[in-house]
Amino acid sequence: MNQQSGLALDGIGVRFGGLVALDGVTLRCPPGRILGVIGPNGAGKTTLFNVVCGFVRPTSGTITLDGRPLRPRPHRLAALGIGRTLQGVGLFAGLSVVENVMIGASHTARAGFASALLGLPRSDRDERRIRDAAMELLAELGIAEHADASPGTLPYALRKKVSIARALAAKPRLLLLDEPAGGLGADEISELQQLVAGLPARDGGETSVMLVEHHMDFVMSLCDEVVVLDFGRVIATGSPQQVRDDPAVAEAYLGAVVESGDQA
Ligand SMILES: Nc1ncnc2c1ncn2[C@@H]1O[C@H](COP(=O)(O)OP(=O)(O)OP(=O)(O)O)[C@@H](O)[C@H]1O
Repeated sequence: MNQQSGLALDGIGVRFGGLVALDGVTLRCPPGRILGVIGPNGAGKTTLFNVVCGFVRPTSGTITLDGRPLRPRPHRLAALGIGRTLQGVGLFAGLSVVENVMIGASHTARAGFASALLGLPRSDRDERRIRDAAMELLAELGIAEHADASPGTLPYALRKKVSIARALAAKPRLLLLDEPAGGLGADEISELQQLVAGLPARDGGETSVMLVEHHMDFVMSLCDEVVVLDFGRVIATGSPQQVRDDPAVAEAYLGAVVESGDQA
């Protein structure tokens, strides 16, 4: 594996007015690996996710993907090789499940494909190719039987799978998952665990996965490496076991518990 492969953040800083949300964050997310980003409330996890998605422009630092400078823009992520799922699911209510997944691959079609999906004249060949690929993904995730359903009629856990299928439809080099386990029950989480564990092996084992997640067991069982943020800084990086044993991490979380206890 090339030293520069995958996602690299170097010295990323983000300020919101006088508030330093991220301060010199450096991390690596190599191909074929799952990187977890954890930290107490307000640590900067969502801000970091938003930086990589292009929703937030860093005030300092650099981002590279496979050694090339990355200037993420939310509407160009798929073309840049980045797939993402958001907190919640964010599916289009007016489209069927399979159409939602097809939207994920629309950058590979001729211009205007997305609007074609919405009822305008379209390229039949493009649509067939993208629909077949979307159906394959739905089958792989075990939800093909829901292809024609409206997302709103499906249970939350299934909608989460649809949003992952949509992110995968772009065949991303880098997959960003924002709190995928949020709102799921124990059985659903263990099913999702199996699904996410298989993601880095996709497309020849070249997919990098970055996971921002509150659910500690989910992170610890899945991730090859974990980065811990606290007050916008990286306070620990290492294997799940190393991070679990790090006194600075325990202190950050304990402080957070005491603080929230004080507020209650
Ligand atoms: N758009 C914004 N404007 C001003 N401050 C912001 C903005 N977004 C985040 N912040 C602040 O930046 C800090 C980091 O917030 P962020 O949401 O990234 O943390 P987090 O680790 O994702 O927290 P949580 O676990 O509660 O979701 C917090 O102090 C937050 O209040």
